[in-house]
Amino acid sequence: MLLSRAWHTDELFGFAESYRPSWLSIGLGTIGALAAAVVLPQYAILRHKQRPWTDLGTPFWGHTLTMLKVGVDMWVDLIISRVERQTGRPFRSVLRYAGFQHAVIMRYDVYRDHVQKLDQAGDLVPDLPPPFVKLLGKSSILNMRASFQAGLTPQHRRIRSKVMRALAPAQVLQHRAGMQQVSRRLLEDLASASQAGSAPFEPIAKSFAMSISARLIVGEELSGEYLQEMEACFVDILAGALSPPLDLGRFSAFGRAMQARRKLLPLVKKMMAHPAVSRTALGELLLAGEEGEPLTLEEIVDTVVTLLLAGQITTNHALVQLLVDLHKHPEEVQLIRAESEKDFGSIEQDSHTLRVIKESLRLTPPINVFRRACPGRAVSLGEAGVVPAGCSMAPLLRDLDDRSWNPARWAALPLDHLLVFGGNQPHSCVGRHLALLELHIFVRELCGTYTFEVLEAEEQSMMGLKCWKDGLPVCLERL
Ligand code: HEM
Repeated sequence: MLLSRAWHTDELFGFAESYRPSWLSIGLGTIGALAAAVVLPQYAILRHKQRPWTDLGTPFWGHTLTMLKVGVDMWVDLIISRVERQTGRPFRSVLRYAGFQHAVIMRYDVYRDHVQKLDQAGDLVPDLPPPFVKLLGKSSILNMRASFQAGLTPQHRRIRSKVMRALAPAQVLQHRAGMQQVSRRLLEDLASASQAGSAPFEPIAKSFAMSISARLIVGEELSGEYLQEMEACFVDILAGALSPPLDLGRFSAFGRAMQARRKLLPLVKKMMAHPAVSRTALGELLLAGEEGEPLTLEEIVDTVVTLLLAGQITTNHALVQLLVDLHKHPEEVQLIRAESEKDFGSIEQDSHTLRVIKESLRLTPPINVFRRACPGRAVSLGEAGVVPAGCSMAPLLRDLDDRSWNPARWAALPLDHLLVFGGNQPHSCVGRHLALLELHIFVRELCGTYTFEVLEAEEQSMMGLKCWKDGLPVCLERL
């Protein structure tokens, strides 16, 4: 027996010694091994028998290319109609592979009925795409585990309550006059640029969102001094957030974004040392209070980046969409114009303008989903299947049931009915009052002072993010 084994081993060694692989077979073997290492994890999820209805797409890419090509908004429409066609039932959830990650995309009511309690109890963790995680920083509240239970997630609670105080409705309303000034100036610029025939609206919306957030976070005085530098950093940070997380310094978009983020540190330090900081949101973060110690330098930088990024990505897209919706529904412009001189006491006070804003956000949220994972265990979605442990869950924030345009529905519905701010969960949006006020002031200023025309509204995709052909060309004329 031993002899025969020795003989076999010798034979094996002999074969190995005499075997001379060709370069072609080495190449093919390496490609095969790499392909298996990359593709197998994509399909390993199929071992979970009770997983939700699954569509993993093509090997390696999954649905990534379609998502990048048509943009996330249109991609979600395609997913829903495809799932409904293939299952013959109304859409509830689907397990997809895109952006080199698995995620269960689900209706908001599936999240509310089966997942929200776990989220509120702190059993889930945020699961943002890797470039965002790195750019926001580990002390960003968007990256932290959070819960409604006091004492369970103290760091999130401490930072969030300071940010909420800084962005409370009364604080935000104090910046109303400044917001009006910014919108007037930008609209005047747009009107004079469009005298040549048309001018793109997208850069105006970007500039508006950035300067309002910056004013609020670091104050008018400081934002005036540092706005250009902050804006320049943010162009790189935003580009990096949409790129593969490959840090090659200035040779990759993500590397440039990380460099820009590092540049913010001395900038924030300078602003913190300025006496004017005490009257700003940044000043609030530096205070000790009922919610505990002041924030550390790392927490402050991560919070400033989070506020700027969270406010910028969302509000500017919401503003552009609002303009497109007004273009589609010109009757609303008259109604907004009629109340543009009226005063309003609170951000949530009912008005036609606010109803139009809410309706636009309901139908087309600037972000489609938020993302969570439950690292410790699988999560049952009832009839919709079981999400494997650690797999990303992505509740859809748009209203899938009623796609008709009807701002009047908001006469009796509370703000909480608007899912776009994340609903009743521990990460729900702390900037919603600011966002609503920004949109309100801009749109009043626009409709109250100008007539406008959108020359072409064709949706496009830039790395999966929605944008508009030629930046959405518009023509503005003073009334
Ligand atoms: C129309 C505009 C906006 C929309 C649709 C929106 C939407 C959302 C959503 C859905 C979330 C939940 C994310 C999650 O659960 O992971 C969120 C969180 C957040 N938003 Fe907004 N947002 C808007 C504007 C803003 C603005 C203007 C700011 C700040 C200047 C802001 C700051 C934040 C922050 C800091 C969080 C994280 C809260 C936490 O983790 O506790 N948002 N937002």
